[in-house]
Amino acid sequence: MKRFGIIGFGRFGQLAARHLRDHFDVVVCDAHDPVEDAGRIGVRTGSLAEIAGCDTVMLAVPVQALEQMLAEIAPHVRPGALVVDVASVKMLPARWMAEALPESVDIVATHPLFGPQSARRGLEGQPLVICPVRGEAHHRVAEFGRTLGLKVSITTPEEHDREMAYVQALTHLIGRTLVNIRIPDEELKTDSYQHLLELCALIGDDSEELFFAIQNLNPFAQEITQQFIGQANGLLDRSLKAGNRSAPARN
Ligand SMILES: O=C(O)C(=O)C[C@]1(C(=O)O)C=C[C@@H](O)C=C1
Repeated sequence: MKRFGIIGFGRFGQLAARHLRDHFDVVVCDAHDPVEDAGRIGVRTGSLAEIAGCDTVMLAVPVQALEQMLAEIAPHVRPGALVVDVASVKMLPARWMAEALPESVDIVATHPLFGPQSARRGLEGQPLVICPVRGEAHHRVAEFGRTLGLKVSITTPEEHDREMAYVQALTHLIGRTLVNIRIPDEELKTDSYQHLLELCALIGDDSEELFFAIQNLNPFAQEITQQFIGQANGLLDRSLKAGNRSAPARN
């Protein structure tokens, strides 16, 4: 069985291990001792050097830690190995991997557009974005993704980040704001309010670190989120003015 190393055993690393353990000999490591979680999921733990030497290496650390992690594993990655990342932004990780890893290593940047919440009932139909970076292994990754039931799309890191500025930066800004306000589940509610509650449930457990990565490390995010805030303020201003105009005359 081929060895599949997962570096970073947080929310996504654990989800990936659950779905990969039947297909590979999965070995994991994390900055926090992963022994208990690994035992529960049924995979082995190993040293960073051992995992970096696997046939396939998945980088599932926070994006903010990725560049440093690549510097640490680069000397241990074997020629012919495949390295994939699963970060929520793609331009920076694709560049960092191409710069840090030896030419003999295949590189595929991926973004599974799901997490433990959205995939709680399984992987069937969940979207997987694949950005080929070096070598031909992306064909293999796409094929394997399809066998897991994933809906695979192949694109460039730049196109991915452009689309994710709306799909994630905007969505997580709205969702996290609502989570922080703690909007209540009311007895009387509309379908649209129910959608907002579902958004809170979907992203409520995501870390602030993920939020910062989605906002700050996607070069297209700021323009879209500023546009949203500008529109929201503009709408409120106009509504206040319109409200004053239509108020009944005093006498
Ligand atoms: O399902 C979840 O737990 C998620 O939060 C998944 C989610 C998202 O919905 O934006 C979060 C981060 C990943 O980049 C992709 C998907």
